[in-house]
Amino acid sequence: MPLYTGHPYIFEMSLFSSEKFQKEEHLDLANATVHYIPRFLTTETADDYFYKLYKKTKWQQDDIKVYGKTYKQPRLTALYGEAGKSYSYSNITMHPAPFTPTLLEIKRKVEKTCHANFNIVLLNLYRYGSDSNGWHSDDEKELGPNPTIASVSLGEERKFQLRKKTDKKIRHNILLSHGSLLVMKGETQHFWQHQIPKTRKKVRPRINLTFRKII
Ligand SMILES: O=C(O)CCC(=O)C(=O)O
Ligand SMILES: [Fe+2]
Repeated sequence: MPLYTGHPYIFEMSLFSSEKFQKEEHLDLANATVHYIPRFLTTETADDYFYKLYKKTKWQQDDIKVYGKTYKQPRLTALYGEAGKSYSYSNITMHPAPFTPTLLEIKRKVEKTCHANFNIVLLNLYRYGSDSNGWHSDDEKELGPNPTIASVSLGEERKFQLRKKTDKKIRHNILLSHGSLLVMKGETQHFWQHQIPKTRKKVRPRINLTFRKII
């Protein structure tokens, strides 16, 4: 990964700052509780976390099995958290590395805002537009029946889509901006799926952190 290893402060500006104004919103969706906070982190703090996590994270690319066929996952991932909390999805079982000081700092900020506690964080690195995360719900048994999932976005803005399981035409899109926080809770995972679609646009990398609690 030769690009993005330097810090942008030599230009005294962020590579990822957005021109668009987004407001904090509580999405009005049936059977879902979703809240979006666009400027959860300042641009400077988000830049700093992006560069630290991009360089220091133990990124891995797993194989996933879909209908019996094996594919490379179209993004890199990493799991950090409390010892003994393993996490399984799409036939992958991940064992967490211990939280780093940077991840603990972000976790504390997220917990304060969400009034919830988390014991693992799954990181995703979308290296380019063809990296993606297909339709799914975060409904693994170990998260309990109504999990709170807190998702921090750093780097390139990517489209996050929600669709209703019973009527897949009912959809909602949000652009997840640099330094934003999206919180899904209550019965959201029972009734809705979400994804990060591929894009043909030439985009820079995006890091996503989803804080979860393994019960
Ligand atoms: O990258 C994102 O914003 C979503 C990640 C996600 O849905 C997941 O890891 O379960
Ligand atoms: Fe998810």
